[in-house]
Amino acid sequence: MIEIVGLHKSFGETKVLTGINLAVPAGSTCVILGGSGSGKTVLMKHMIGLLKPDQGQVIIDGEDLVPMGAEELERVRRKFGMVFQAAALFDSMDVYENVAFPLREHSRMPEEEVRALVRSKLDLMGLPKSVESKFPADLSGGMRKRVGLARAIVMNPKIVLYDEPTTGLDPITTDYVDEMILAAQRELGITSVVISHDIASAFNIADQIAFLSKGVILEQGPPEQVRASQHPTVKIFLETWFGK
Ligand SMILES: Nc1ncnc2c1ncn2[C@@H]1O[C@H](COP(=O)(O)OP(=O)(O)OP(=O)(O)O)[C@@H](O)[C@H]1O
Repeated sequence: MIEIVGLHKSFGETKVLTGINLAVPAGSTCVILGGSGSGKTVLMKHMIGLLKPDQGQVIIDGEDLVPMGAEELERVRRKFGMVFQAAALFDSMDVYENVAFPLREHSRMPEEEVRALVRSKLDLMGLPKSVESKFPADLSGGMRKRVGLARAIVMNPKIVLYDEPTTGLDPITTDYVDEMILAAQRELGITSVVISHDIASAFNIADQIAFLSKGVILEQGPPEQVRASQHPTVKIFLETWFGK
């Protein structure tokens, strides 16, 4: 579903990505794990065509985004749902309107259909009907994330990009959000890319982990392979969670 080939990106003199190769099969979850400033966000921005590389290809569902103009990119971006670090809900809209928002933006759907879709996605996220009329300010951090996730999947996207979905959550709530990410993958066949520095969460949800450091993928594969990495930088990073 996603294939990144020989990707290079610099800003001025600063080389941020140097030769990234990554393939994410349809229906799988890939976690891009790495420390602050390693280039995770820059890599993710290339996946939706917000940044153009200096060199390399970004193939989404069979199409290279790199040569595309604005209109074509817009068409490809409809395949994506996004979940941001801060849930990025609209504070002035209740939960129902927040989740319905992409449907209203992109289609003139009868209200009964909007209602059915909103409810089915909130159901999938384990959010009861009573939540629909609440405003973001009245929800816990974990609930806001789940509403953000319901909104990201309401258009039935093929791919969801998660930008640090569990940052700032306690371990129990993190587990719950992880479960929701897996539920979206399982029930809707979504391909997920998660950028994270949360090691526990990465090992919970990933089919594949790509460990990024200073713009290079140092280790890439199933969690058990990354766990067994002998690369010193990967080992030090993982020891912060698994212990020495
Ligand atoms: N538009 C830009 N112009 C110049 N430099 C940039 C730009 N965007 C990112 N960078 C630089 O690229 C490097 C990687 O940034 P990036 O945001 O991808 O890191 P990250 O791995 O997502 O970090 P974090 O976990 O802290 O969010 C940083 O040194 C950053 O300053």
